[in-house]
Amino acid sequence: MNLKKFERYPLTFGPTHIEKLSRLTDHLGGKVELYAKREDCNSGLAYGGNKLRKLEYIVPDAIASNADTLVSIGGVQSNHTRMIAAVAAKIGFKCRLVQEAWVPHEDAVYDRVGNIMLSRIMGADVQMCDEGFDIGIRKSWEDAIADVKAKGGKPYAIPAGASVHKFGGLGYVGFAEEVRQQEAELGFKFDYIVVCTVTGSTHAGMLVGFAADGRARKVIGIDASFTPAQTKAQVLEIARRTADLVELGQELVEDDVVLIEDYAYPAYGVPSEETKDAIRLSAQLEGMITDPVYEGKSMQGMVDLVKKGYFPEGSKVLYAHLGGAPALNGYAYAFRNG
Ligand SMILES: Cc1ncc(COP(=O)(O)O)c(CNC2(C(=O)O)CC2)c1O
Repeated sequence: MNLKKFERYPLTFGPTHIEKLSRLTDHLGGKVELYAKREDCNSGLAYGGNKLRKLEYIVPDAIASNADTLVSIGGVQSNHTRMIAAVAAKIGFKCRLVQEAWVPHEDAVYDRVGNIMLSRIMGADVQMCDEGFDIGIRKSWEDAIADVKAKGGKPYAIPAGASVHKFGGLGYVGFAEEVRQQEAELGFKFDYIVVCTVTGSTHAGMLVGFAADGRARKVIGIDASFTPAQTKAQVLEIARRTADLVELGQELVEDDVVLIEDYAYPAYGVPSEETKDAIRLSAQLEGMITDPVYEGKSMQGMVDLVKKGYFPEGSKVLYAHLGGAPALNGYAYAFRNG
């Protein structure tokens, strides 16, 4: 597998910390050891998160393309578009963001706080759009690209989550290589990696990276899209393309994509009571903040899977914390009583 042939533009502090979640492990009976890899603390760029690891392999192409404007898309409280705004600021590009109405929300300030407030503060041209949730290519995004061009700009197009971008999976191949280096220092290997899956290139990159040592199916994706069939197909498509890019030398099949669909309810971006309980549990036992759209659901999934005995006794499980906390500001109503 060869990742080194691809140029990487540093946007993160370096290897992200792996910590033992001792109190959560004990709370759940102590038979499965839980750890977290803190991708949420990976950079000084606008509170960090998983997209920056992906963008490290996309920015060189953007710069080489002689573009001057990053154009991307997400929901109103998208972490991805917030990180696009931060990267544009850092590399001296303009930024055009399409923010679609992906989430039915309760908070009157939902479209003025958290991620979208940060994107506006960072100078992005934020365009609100009434279209609903879909992880695929959107006309609103294509129209924004054309509009930037029509106004004399040179757009560089980055799809939702930077996932179906040609280099979208490379960052998380690097994540797997980084984990292997850390495992050598820790003196053990993780039996499972738990990750939140929506647009799919985080999971896909990990799948390719861990396929190199036979652990593709140990990457346990917790769906948060609520469109699992579309998400699973997109993970496989990204994984196959990424495997070709890095010369993995293995044929990936649908069964290599382990995607658990039980925790995305009641809808994308809407936390269930169980999700809110998982957010409180992680916060109160570990001081680790997860969000109602993504990591709260993967935390809910990991906790429930431990309780159900999904992980054999003695397993070491690595929870990938991919970020997302700024969106909590749009969910104050959900936590009005703590
Ligand atoms: C904090 C957090 N955790 C997990 C994910 C899922 O990652 P993938 O999209 O690569 O599957 C996101 C994505 N967020 C999207 C966004 O617009 O923010 C791409 C959907 C995320 O932000």
